[in-house]
Amino acid sequence: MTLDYHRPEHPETYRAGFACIVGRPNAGKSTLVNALVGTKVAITSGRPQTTRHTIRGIVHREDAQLVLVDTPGLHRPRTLLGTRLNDLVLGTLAEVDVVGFCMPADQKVGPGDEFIARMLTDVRTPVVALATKAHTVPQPRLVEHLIAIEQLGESFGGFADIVPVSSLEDYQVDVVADVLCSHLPVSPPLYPQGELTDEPENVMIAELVREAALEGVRDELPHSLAVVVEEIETRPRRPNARPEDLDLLDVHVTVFVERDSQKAIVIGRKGARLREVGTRAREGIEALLGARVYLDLHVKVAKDWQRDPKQLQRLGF
Ligand SMILES: Nc1nc2c(ncn2[C@@H]2O[C@H](COP(=O)(O)OP(=O)(O)OP(=O)(O)O)[C@@H](O)[C@H]2O)c(=O)[nH]1
Repeated sequence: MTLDYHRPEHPETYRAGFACIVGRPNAGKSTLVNALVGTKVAITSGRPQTTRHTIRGIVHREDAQLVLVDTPGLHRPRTLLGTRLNDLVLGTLAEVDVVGFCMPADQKVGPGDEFIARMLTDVRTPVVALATKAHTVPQPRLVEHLIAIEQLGESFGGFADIVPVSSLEDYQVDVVADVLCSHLPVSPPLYPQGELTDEPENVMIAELVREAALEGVRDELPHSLAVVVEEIETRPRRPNARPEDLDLLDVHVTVFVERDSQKAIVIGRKGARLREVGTRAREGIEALLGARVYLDLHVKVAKDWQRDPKQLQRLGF
C-alpha cells in the first residue's frame, strides 16, 4: 500500500478509505463493484456463492478514492467453509469505513437480510442500504421494497442512507459512489492512481477457471469446486521471435472436486467438457495477462474438502 502525503494535486478535502459491499447470495454485489470500478475485476454469475475471495476494486475520483472490498455471500454457517467465510466477512466489516448493504429489488426483504442487518449492528460501521437491480421491477414494487428496507433499518438502528441502484442499467451507480465516498475520512489517496485491484493474478486466474468449470453445471456442483493455480511459467522466447510477439505462458491449474462423480461431470465424455472449460478460461486469462497462454488443467478429488481444515488451508481459505 502506498501512502502518499505530499502530492499537492489533491485538495485538502480529499477523502479516501474502504467500503465493503455485503448482501445475501445473488444480491448483485459483484455486478455493483464492477459497475463502480468500471472494469471486470470480480467474477459474477447467475448463481449464489461464486465469490469466495475478498476482491478489491478501486474507484479513483477527483475528490476521493474508494477502495471496495467485495465479500462472499453472507449466509448462515452450515459447513466449516461457511463459518470461515462469515469470520472473514465480520473481520472485514469492522475494519472498513462504510458498508454498502445490497438488497435486490426483485426479491422481498427477508430473514437473510435480517440476519445480515443484525450482524451489522455489532460492528458499528455506517451502513448504506442499496436497493440493487432497481430497474428490474415496476415502480410500485420498488417503492414497496424501499419501505421494507427503511423498516428493516428502523429495527436495527437505522441506515445512514438508502439508495436505489441498477448496476447493469447504469442507474444511480454514480450516486452510490457519491454516498459511499461521503462516509470516508479525509485522507490522501491510499493507492496509486490507475490501480484497479490488488488481487493477485493467480486468484483472478483461479476465479476465471472456476467460473468456466461451473458454466452449465452449477446445479450439480454448486459449492463443491475449488481451484488452485499451481504454477505459471514463461516459455523462453524463440530466437526468431519479433518484438511484438506476445510471451507464451504455461499456466498449471488444478480443479478440486469432492467426489468421483463430480470429477466425471467436470471432465465430461472423453474429456470434451474439460477442453471447453479450458478454452473458455484461457481466453479470459490471456486477456488478463496480456500474453498467449497454454492452460494445463487437472481435475483431482479432495474428499469432503469443505469440512476438512487441512484441505481448506491447502486450498487457500
Ligand atoms: N438486470 C440486472 N441484473 C443484475 C443487476 N445486478 C446484478 N444482476 C444479476 O444478478 C445476478 C447476481 O449478480 P452478482 O453480482 O453475481 O451477485 P453477488 O451478490 O455478487 O452474488 P454472490 O457472488 O453469489 O454473492 C447476475 O446474474 C447479475 O447479472 C442489475 O443491476 N440489473
